Amino acid sequence: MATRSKTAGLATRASTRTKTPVPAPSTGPSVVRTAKGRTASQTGPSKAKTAASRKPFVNKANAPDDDSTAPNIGAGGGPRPTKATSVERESTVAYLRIRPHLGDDEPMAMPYLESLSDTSVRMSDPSIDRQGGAKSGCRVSVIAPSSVYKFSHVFPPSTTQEDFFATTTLPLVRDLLDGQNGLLFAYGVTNSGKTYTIQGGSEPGSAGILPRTLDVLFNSVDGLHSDGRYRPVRLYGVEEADPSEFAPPTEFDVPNGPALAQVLEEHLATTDKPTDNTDPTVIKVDRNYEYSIWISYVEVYNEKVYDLLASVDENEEGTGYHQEQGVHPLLLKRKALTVKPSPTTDTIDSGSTGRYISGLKQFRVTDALQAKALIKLGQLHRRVFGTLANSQSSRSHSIVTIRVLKGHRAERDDPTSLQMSRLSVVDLAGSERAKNTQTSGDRLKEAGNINKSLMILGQCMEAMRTNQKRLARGSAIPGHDAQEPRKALAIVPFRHSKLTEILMDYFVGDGKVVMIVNVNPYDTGFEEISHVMKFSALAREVSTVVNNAPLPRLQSSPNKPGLHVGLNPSRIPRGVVRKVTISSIGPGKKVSEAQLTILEEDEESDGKEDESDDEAINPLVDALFDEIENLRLKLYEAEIRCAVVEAETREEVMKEMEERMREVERTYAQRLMSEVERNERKMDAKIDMLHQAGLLGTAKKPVVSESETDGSISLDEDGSCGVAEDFSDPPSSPLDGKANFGKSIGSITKQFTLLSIPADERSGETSATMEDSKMLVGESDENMPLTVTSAKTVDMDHEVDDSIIIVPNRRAGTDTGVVYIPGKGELDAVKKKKRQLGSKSVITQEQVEQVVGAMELKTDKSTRIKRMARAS
Ligand SMILES: Nc1ncnc2c1ncn2[C@@H]1O[C@H](COP(=O)(O)OP(=O)(O)OP(=O)(O)O)[C@@H](O)[C@H]1O
Repeated sequence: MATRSKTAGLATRASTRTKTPVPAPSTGPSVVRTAKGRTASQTGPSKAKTAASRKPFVNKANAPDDDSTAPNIGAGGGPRPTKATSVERESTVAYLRIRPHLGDDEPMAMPYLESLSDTSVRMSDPSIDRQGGAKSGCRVSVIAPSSVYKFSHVFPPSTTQEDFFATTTLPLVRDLLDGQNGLLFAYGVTNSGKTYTIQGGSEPGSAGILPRTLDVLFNSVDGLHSDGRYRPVRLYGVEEADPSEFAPPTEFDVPNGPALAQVLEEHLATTDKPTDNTDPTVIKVDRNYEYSIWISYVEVYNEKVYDLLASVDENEEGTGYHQEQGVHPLLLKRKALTVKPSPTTDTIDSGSTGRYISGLKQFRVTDALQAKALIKLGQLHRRVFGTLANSQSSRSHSIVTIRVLKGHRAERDDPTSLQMSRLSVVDLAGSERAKNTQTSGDRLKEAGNINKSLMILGQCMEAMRTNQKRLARGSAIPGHDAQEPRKALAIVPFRHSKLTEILMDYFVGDGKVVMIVNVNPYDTGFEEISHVMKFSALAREVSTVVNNAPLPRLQSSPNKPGLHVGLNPSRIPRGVVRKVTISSIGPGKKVSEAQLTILEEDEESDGKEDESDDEAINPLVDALFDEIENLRLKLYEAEIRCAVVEAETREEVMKEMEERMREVERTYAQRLMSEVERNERKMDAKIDMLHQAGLLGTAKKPVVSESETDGSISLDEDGSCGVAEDFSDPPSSPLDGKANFGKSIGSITKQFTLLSIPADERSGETSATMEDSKMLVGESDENMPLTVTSAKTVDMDHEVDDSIIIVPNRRAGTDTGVVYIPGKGELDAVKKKKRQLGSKSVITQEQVEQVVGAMELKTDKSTRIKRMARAS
């Protein structure tokens, strides 16, 4: 283990209600502890003298360091059991495991998790399309539309249980045998594969990390078992054991009620295939040491801690809870255990602030089969008691703790030389939020409590990360008072949930923390997984102190009250009564059922404190803590209520917005349609007009007659005029004519005959119109470009006007709103003829092309708009 500067140790204020008068490191100077008492020779007149007199064995891993006076503070929430050994800080390791698709029974959506590398994944909101817009009918996540998350390693769906164990857990097992604490927890939403990862499946080779851990442990210490004279107690304590008292129960000792026992036995018989699923890995250990391995198994359910290995107290009669329709279900009782502060007298380094479960049973196991049977028993209890009413999903957090007591062979009689380390494997309940579980009543309360503990776990991580950053910033400034940042440390709310209280020591004391994030990318909500990912990102930023576990101190009194689980039958039971039915399909498809009445009693509140809590309690401080706790709870409830109201309001607003958007869309579509129709009408009118003007349609030989009085040229009856040349194949419709217009444009120009304008009107504001075509032709000379405009407005997009004015260019510059069309030097024959006539103007070919081109453009545009409008 690499040695680092002691000043690297970071502190975090824990909200632990310490009953010691010693101020927490956050509020006072850092606690400097040395490993006094480790050896008799080094021991001075200190509190540790008593321990020193027992002359603890000093092994290499725990040997004191000369430079042991430097501050050394726990990572998460307060002073940790300081040792003078090397200190190493390690960030929480987070592994991502992606669950495979399970086949036809499961919906197959596009997975929104994409592996980028061995250590990173991208999550993309499935409601967003490739262009970044929201898919129709989908609501874009407000959390994180697309994010990249980094992990220590990403395990794809094809990862085998063996490989997964070797990477994630084997190092922790090695550390455990080496005297280091470790915590491994699986986090994820329901159905993401947490239980599969921890426990495993029933197929060969599918054993999870817990049975494999047991296999490897027992493979490694084979032949090195101690005689079990000492047993671990509380968090760090060691006591002399009475082997008869703590003999592990067998599978079939458990509830002896006729129906239940049968069901449980059948269940065990169907699922027990240990030989198919063993891990052969062996870790090399120092064979000078002897080991004893102890197992405990608890469940945190509805914010209460239950021992899953405690013998179940059952009663068939006289309770009054279960007389129903002639059925006599068993009454099973279990009692919640209390979580208490670890006494400072338990360790030689008396700095512990962790908490232990008072009354928890721990069993010594000597081989893997026995250990697995114990775990199985615990799982059955868990099913029967905690989660049977909702057997589809784990609604409780389960914690298996493996403790290893390690002592040198040469020091068998010296319990103070024993080194204790532990590894906790936690299968957390599904992390989905109460809103999504669509539950009510008890289920809602369950969901609320699950969320509460997970939320508080997240809050603890957040606070630890903030504190660590603050301290790191403070210590990075040269000449800065090292204590200064400690005053601003946030309280880490470990005590706000049972789960965090129990796990607290891994964060504030010594421990390596490994987090496994399980995801099922197929059918779980994107936002839920986003939360899980964010949690893991947060966890990765929290570092813990990795060190050898503290040396335990032998307790003089071996059997302490509170260590025995015993229900007092005379007590009037308090707590929850639930009715559950357990059924199991045994071999030969036989269905067995047992009806049970579950009585869950509250933890003991008899006012008696654990003996080890020998510090005086200040009632005012206690009351204040309770008040804070209450207020926090209320705040939490209010926050939850707010979150729910906010979510509902958001949803309503979203719906309203969507409705409005649809309304606006409808209005625009209508407008678009009417615009298109209007344009069509306009086009038609223009085409008609051109048609009538003779630019399109049937050509007719013009009759041009020169007026005797003013020299003007008159039109035919039908309004067509000009020098018409024969069109061999005249278009049959205006549009046809339009289509052919390009081809016959030369002829059209000729066909366009001129209207003479009286001399008096020519120079002024010409307003003469043709009766039919309303075409007015102004005067122009050969080189003078003409301007074509509508009589009312120049813009073709606007109001349709029936008249077109063609004026000489010289007016174009002065008349506002007149479109200038450059003329061409050439005049066609008609134009020349007009000039010969002296009072005629012509429209050049280009001008006609301009007009027609603009009209075609317009038609195209309106067709496109029309199409778009129809599509929308
Ligand atoms: N890696 C995997 N390979 C094959 N099957 C898997 C894998 N992970 C999970 N499964 C299967 O997916 C299903 C759900 O897994 P599991 O029960 O472990 O989910 P969970 O997260 O523990 O759910 P809950 O929180 O409700 O207990 C199970 O049928 C399990 O066998």
